Amino acid sequence: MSRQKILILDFGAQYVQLIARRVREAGVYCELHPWDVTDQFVREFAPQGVILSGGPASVTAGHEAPRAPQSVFELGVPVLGICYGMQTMAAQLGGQVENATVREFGHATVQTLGESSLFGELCDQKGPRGESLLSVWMSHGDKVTSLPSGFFISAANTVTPIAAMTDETRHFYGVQFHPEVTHTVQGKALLTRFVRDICGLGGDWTMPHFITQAVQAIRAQVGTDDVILGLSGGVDSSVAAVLIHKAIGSQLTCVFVDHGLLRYREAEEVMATFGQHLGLKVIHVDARETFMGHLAGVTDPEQKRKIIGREFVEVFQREAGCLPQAKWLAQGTIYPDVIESAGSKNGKAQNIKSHHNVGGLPETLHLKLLEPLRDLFKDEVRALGVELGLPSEMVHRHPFPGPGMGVRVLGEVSPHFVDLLQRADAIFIEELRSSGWYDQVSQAFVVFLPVRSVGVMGDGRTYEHVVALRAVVTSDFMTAHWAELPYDLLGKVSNRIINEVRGINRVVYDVSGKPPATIEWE
Ligand SMILES: Nc1ncnc2c1ncn2[C@@H]1O[C@H](COP(=O)(O)OP(=O)(O)OP(=O)(O)O)[C@@H](O)[C@H]1O
Ligand SMILES: O=c1[nH]c(=O)c2[nH+]cn([C@@H]3O[C@H](COP(=O)(O)O)[C@@H](O)[C@H]3O)c2[nH]1
Ligand SMILES: NC(=O)CC[C@H](N)C(=O)O
Ligand SMILES: [Mg+2]
Repeated sequence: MSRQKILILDFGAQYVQLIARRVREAGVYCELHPWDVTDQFVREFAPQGVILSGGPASVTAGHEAPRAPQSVFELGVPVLGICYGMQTMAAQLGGQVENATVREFGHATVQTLGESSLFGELCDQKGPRGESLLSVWMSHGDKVTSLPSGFFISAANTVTPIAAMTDETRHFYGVQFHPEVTHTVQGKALLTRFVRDICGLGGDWTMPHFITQAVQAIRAQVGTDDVILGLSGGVDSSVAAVLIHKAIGSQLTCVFVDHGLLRYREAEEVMATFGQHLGLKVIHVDARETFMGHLAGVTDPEQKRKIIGREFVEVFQREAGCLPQAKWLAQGTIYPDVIESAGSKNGKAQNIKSHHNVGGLPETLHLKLLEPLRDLFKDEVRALGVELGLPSEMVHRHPFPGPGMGVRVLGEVSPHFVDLLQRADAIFIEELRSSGWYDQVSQAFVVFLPVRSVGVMGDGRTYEHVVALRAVVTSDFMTAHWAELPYDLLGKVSNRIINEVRGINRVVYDVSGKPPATIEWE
């Protein structure tokens, strides 16, 4: 597929994904790659424009400092350097960068100078003498002190006399501030000007356009082979299923595993939505007894995760064996998964939890991987789902982990505990939806605690189980805040659970952030 695209080189900026988000929001496709890609890679990638991100290093460190591949400046396409990206551009093209005595962190105002096409009419306030000012966000200790030849100063303030630089002939631009963060009021407009007006890209990155291209690509890749896909009813695998179905119809077989650890009525809903309404071929595997059997007596969280992961593989292997024409395994891998696994090569992080993943299928299966969503961010996957006609509730669901209630019933998992948990969870979710809070939190669920506490109901003593409500707000699930749900909502949920689910007489709310806690309790 040859698309018009922007190359973003990552120098280790904290919010580098935001640059990509802003470019995509402007309707332009882009990819993030590490700064140390080769010149050959850059030429073959053949972008219509390049963005150099910020980063923690200092250009003043000489040979130690990361540099952009020199080919970036030889492609004849526009280049925008942001913060470190501007500093390395200046240094690589013959300018000078120094360690500043005064550093600048946070809000700042710069005055635009000259007539840079990067800024055009952009301005959010006028100064006392009619100067055009921009409110921006800064985070730097170094600064450009002398321009490379061909550049003029296009923005300044007293702390940073070269806050932006422009070479209109070569279409090279540098900004010391961060246009990708929302604190820079005109930041989004600036990035849009760069990719659309300066790089001349037409905004062809839209979901209908993506669908047309993806459908063609899937057909070309798969040919007449059959494809199997693990369908969970979650956002990613559902959208992948519907997209692939659009491309190859009945060559796709979905396998939905009911391990007995799903949400309340989940199995019926998934089968009804995909089998009946959307007309996909879905094999419903009832593996409840096998999963429960293997989990009996097991209390250790890691052991439970490993057993569930292993049983998933067993089921897929068995089902794939029944479909001899299947040559492909489709997965709902999305862009953040790709970025995270690429980023993890430096240093070995401690394993906190073994995240279940069907990606661990044995090689003996001999299936090739089909991952049509691997270029998309989660919100793009959602937009794609809507465009493909998936029901909006399905597309905007909270994520649900593969091991499901298996890691939400703490300790030993029994069908009885799962049943109590499913009903309590359904009440919490129903109340979040009817109060309008469901879409304001990133994920919410109930956790079943294997302890009992004393209560009094109808003048009688009770000695029953406790559940915890968990609701978090997060953008990437790597860190999270507990959601500040209103007390009356919490009160209502607690009352309903205690009144409607016999066996639970106490409800608590989890007020721990991640870190130090994790989102799931196991
Ligand atoms: N019950 C299940 N039956 C079949 N496949 C499953 C099941 N649960 C998980 N999977 C597979 O594991 C993959 C990873 O699960 P994960 O929860 O990360 O993604 P998802 O369920 O598609 O989306 P979401 O993140 O919205 O929950 C799924 O894409 C799916 O292929
Ligand atoms: O598909 C999955 N398989 C898993 O094994 C798994 N474990 C945790 N999660 C989800 O990941 C996010 C972060 O969870 P934690 O803070 O608990 O690690 C949260 O969204 C969790 O629900 C999983 N998803
Ligand atoms: N945010 C950045 O890109 C910082 C660049 C460089 N490390 C500086 O402090 O100036
Ligand atoms: Mg899921």
